[in-house]
Amino acid sequence: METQPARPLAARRPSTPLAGEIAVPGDKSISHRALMFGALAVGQTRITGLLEGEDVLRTAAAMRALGAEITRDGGDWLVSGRGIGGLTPPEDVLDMGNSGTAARLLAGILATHDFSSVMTGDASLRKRPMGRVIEPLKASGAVFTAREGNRLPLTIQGARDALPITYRLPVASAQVKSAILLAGLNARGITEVEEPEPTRDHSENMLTHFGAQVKVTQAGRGRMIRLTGQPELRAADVVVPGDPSSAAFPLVAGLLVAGSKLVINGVGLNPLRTGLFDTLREMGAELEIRDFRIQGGENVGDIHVEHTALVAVDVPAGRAPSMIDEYPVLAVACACARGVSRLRGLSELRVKESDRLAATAAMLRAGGVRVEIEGDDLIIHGSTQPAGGGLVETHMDHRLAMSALVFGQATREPMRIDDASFIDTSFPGFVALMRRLGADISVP
Ligand SMILES: O=C(O)C1=C[C@@H](OP(=O)(O)O)[C@@H](O)[C@H](O)C1
Ligand SMILES: C=C(OP(=O)(O)O)C(=O)O
Repeated sequence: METQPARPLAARRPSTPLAGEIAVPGDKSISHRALMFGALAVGQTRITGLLEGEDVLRTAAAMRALGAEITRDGGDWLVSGRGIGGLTPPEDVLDMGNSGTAARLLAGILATHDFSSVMTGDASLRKRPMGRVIEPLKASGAVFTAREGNRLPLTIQGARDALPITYRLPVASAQVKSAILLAGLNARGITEVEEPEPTRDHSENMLTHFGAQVKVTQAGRGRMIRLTGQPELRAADVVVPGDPSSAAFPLVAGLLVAGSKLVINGVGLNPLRTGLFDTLREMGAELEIRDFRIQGGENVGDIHVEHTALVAVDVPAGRAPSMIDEYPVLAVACACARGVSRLRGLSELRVKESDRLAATAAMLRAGGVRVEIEGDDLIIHGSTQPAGGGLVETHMDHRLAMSALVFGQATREPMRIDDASFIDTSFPGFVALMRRLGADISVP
């Protein structure tokens, strides 16, 4: 992807309100996991609603390279698994593209497969820290050789008789938790992960769905997860809900453009993913969830949203794990809200596809908004209509690109972005879908 030419875009305030009823693509976290667990199960897993974004396609390619059979069947995906410990050595380097989730979860799987493999990624992923998974995974007996600073490329020699890991996460990270659980699948005995704050529990839910024994108990503010190793994972069909992290973009656009009224159908509402919706409600957002239902083991609902004059908010640090990927677009909402907002405890944003704390501040400043970073907090001085008129550097980061295009729907002057190509990592069809709602996005 990084060799392709950049795709600049411009976004400007539309002359009419946004309106319509849409669905967003499948959940990225659940899609990665469905492919990985399917590849480790015995039998054929059918996945309905898989996100066909670049990140997930990287996971599909990697699991294929490791011996799973993965095909597309109409709109569904079929995965014929190899059973736990049954993956086979890849013939080439595994390239995880732009995806932290794919790289870190796969490191867990490879740690307890007795062969050697090499993993790399694009220029963004090669900057991201892998020590957070390497350190705990070493305890399984796997040997890792990383580039300086624990960065990709990474060579992994998987353990022969892997040991179960016991680990307390130093940072709230569902990727690290999941990597350890995935390693634990092929280790004899009980793998234990303690998380100081609850993070998205799609791995725990899906492991149970595939027949593994997972026990989750409360541990202070967080959770203790215990997995019994070497179960037989049985193929199980997965229905992927719409991604709440993707729904966030049309949702915020609908709140910001005067007179707008939107419905986003079939959005996943796992309680560990809904921090943004709570926060927007605190800002006064007209946001309603209708037809709440359980679908494929996950909470799902239809989000109805109407334009609202938003007010500033103070978001506690403890809420960050439940909305970690939504901060750039929340920052856009805060820039267009009356008053000064404070978003607390955002250190993890520094190690995403870009340094999202710095890049989000720069995006808002490019639109004439006063912003400060104090420690790990982002302070945004909002106004009902920021000036706009700037160029946003997106740093190979899909969420910055989409956030800036949403921002441009509300600013006085258009906002431009340097490159829209990374949007396809998580939200293929984003620009077309936003235009269908009435958003003004064009090639400058
Ligand atoms: O487990 C997952 O699927 C994810 C966990 C989060 O990362 P961290 O675990 O690094 O917080 C999130 O930012 C990412 O988009 C997806
Ligand atoms: C942080 C993200 O993804 P990943 O870590 O999988 O690259 C994201 O999608 O915002």
